[in-house]
Amino acid sequence: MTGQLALFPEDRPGGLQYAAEFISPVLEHELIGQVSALPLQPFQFGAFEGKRRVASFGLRYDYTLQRLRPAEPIPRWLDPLIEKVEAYGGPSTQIAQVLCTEYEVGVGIGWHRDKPHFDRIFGLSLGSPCKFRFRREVGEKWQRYTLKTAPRSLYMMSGESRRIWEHSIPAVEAPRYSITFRTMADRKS
Ligand SMILES: O=C(O)CCC(=O)C(=O)O
Ligand SMILES: [Fe+2]
Repeated sequence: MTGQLALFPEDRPGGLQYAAEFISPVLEHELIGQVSALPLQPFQFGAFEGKRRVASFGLRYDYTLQRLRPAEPIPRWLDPLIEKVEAYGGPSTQIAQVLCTEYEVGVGIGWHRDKPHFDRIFGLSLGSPCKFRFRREVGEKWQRYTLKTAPRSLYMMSGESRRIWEHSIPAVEAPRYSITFRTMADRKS
């Protein structure tokens, strides 16, 4: 890198992909209906509760036990969508976990990286746009990037965007739903 200007280019984090209009408006409407009909629960991490409401399928991370636990099986209405996400991810993409989330107006998600048990993360946005923010520490500064995720779009986090960068969503201005699809990391033992 040469000179100050090259320090923090507004470059997209490595391994981050985005597909606009991944699904049709008709399917979006149907999925919002399905997700909002789920018995969504406030997100639990240890003794704390997040304001977003979620339902996990396949597996869920237990913040008290600090490990993955089996969850309800993935509902059949998600099958065609999972197939489409797996096709987008390419050969050997196998979705093992699905998280359905509802953000009411004023609700977001704080800075975090997803649990290392998972590998790639795919996120379908429904209902309203959001600013999907990324940051990583470079020396004493934060390098930042914002992905504007439109409703019906899919993002994929892999590589650096997944392992090095943190992500967060500021309080949404209109109700937003998301369906997050995760593959498993390879077992080390
Ligand atoms: O709602 C989203 O698109 C992302 C949610 C998220 O980052 C998470 O549940 O780990
Ligand atoms: Fe996340």
